[in-house]
Amino acid sequence: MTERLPLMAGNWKMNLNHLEAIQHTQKLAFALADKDYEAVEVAVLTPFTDLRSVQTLVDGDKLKIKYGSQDISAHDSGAYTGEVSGPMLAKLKCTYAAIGHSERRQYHGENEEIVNAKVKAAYRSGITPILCVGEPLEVRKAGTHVAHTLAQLDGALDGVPASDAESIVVAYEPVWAIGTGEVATPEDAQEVCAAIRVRLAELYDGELASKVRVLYGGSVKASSAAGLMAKPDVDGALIGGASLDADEFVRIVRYREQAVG
Ligand SMILES: O=C[C@H](O)COP(=O)(O)O
Repeated sequence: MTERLPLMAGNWKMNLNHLEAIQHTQKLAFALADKDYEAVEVAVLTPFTDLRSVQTLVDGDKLKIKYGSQDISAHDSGAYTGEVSGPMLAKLKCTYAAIGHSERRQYHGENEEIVNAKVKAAYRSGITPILCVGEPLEVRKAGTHVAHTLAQLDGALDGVPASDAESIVVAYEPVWAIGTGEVATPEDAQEVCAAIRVRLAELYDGELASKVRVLYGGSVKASSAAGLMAKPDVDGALIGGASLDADEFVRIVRYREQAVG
């Protein structure tokens, strides 16, 4: 079986201005040690306005924290007012871009075509997508959450070659768990994360599927991280609110030290 390095990615959402971002990143850097980065990849997904500050800090102090954006334009340049392109993010040495977060789908009308175009745009610029998928509450209640999530995955990967898809990160984020305090059970997370891996094997092949990291996101805290990470197909977490508390985020990175609750 392929060893997958767990990824703990903090999605700051629309929080922390560039000065606060510097303080927060310095706090993380101070708290995290080499052994943490050997066990877990640590990333922060910041507002666009923070990226240059975070890059300067990471470059200057040779930090091992990875960083990226929360969105990316489907276009590489041109008359697209307000958008930020893959080449611009690549110039800032972003490793990741979150794509298709449910808040983008809900508030900005992002559909499968747009998400698919953004995934392709990220790869054109050498940026790894953190592709967010997951069902709203009514779909969960109807019991069609797996099919719903896999349809999102299919749409996002349409026409994406294996040579790109092998590096993708998929984040399963049930909408009903985001920002609600209602974390999915480890069993619920495992069910969908495993189904995502099976679908990746169908779309590509088993070797590719065994390499891809599938994260869980939705109200993750230090108290729930170890239980989620104990599941075989959960390879990390996409952490919103708890990533704004540096101490809590570090405890999540060190989930192995927490009780499985
Ligand atoms: O991207 C992160 C998710 O939306 C989860 O956010 P949350 O941890 O605040 O529930």
